[in-house]
Amino acid sequence: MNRQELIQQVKGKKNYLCIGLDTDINKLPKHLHASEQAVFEFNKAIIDATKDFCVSYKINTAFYEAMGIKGWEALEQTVDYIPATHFKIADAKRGDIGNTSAQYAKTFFEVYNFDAVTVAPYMGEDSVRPFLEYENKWTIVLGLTSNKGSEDFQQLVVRTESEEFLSELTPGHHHKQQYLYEKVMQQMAGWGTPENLMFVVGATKAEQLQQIRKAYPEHFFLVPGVGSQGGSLAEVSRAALHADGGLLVNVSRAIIYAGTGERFAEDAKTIAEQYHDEMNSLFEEASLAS
Ligand SMILES: O=c1ccn([C@@H]2O[C@H](COP(=O)(O)O)[C@@H](O)[C@H]2O)c(=O)[nH]1
Repeated sequence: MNRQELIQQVKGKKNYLCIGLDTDINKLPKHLHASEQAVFEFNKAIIDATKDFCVSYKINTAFYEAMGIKGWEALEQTVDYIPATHFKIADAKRGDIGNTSAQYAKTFFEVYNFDAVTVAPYMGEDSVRPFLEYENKWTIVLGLTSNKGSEDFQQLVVRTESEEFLSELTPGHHHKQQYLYEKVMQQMAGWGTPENLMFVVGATKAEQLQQIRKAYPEHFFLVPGVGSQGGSLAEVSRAALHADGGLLVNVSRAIIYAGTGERFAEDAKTIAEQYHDEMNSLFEEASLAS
């Protein structure tokens, strides 16, 4: 899916919800336990119930890889089942030396038909390039993540310079320090474009998100951390939503595990619809403001 098609989906539905299929075999409702294809059946029911209330699904590969071959089968069945209208993200957080990254890119873009894959940029340019080479596919690079550990490396000060010098380097930044995540995003923005590159910015970092949006007005951001991690949809949206959307806000556990019984899919639908309604209002607000 290209940028224009993604924007059309978001604007058409006034919705930027990405539902995370972090499907844990140990958390499935009891009545599915006997099924050979329990994970796919769970995902299928969630997708059927929620597809009108979101524009994207994110499959976190960890939950599938942990099941071995059966997990990969469930992943393939799920990605094939997601409607073509929805943006499909493999949250795999890959990145390695060039020839290995090329195999990761082939896995998620050719073997499995994902639109996007998350990439950890720590190994630098040659580790990211193979993903960026695919037309109409997206590389979603970790920028400032939602977890506490983002303080360990991402928020280290890498440079202290004069205000003028830094605002030239990173337009929109007017503070004297540059953090590692800013440096990474600045460099990454030069390797890709808003047509093929997104950044992950955690919903728990709404304050920094405002600065990041100023620096990158065109890029889409994938924003996880609303729901179970306590991030606020309203704060995130007011910090970074614009008339073309520019955001995909991910919610995983708070939607897919909204219910635990036989009506789990209906319960998920209820919560997804609540996010959809809130996004509709926030979208109106952002459109009026721009
Ligand atoms: O900074 C990050 C990057 C990725 N994630 C992933 O997003 C979902 C969040 O799940 P919730 O259940 O909605 O908390 C999950 O797959 C994480 O691995 C993130 O949380 N933060």
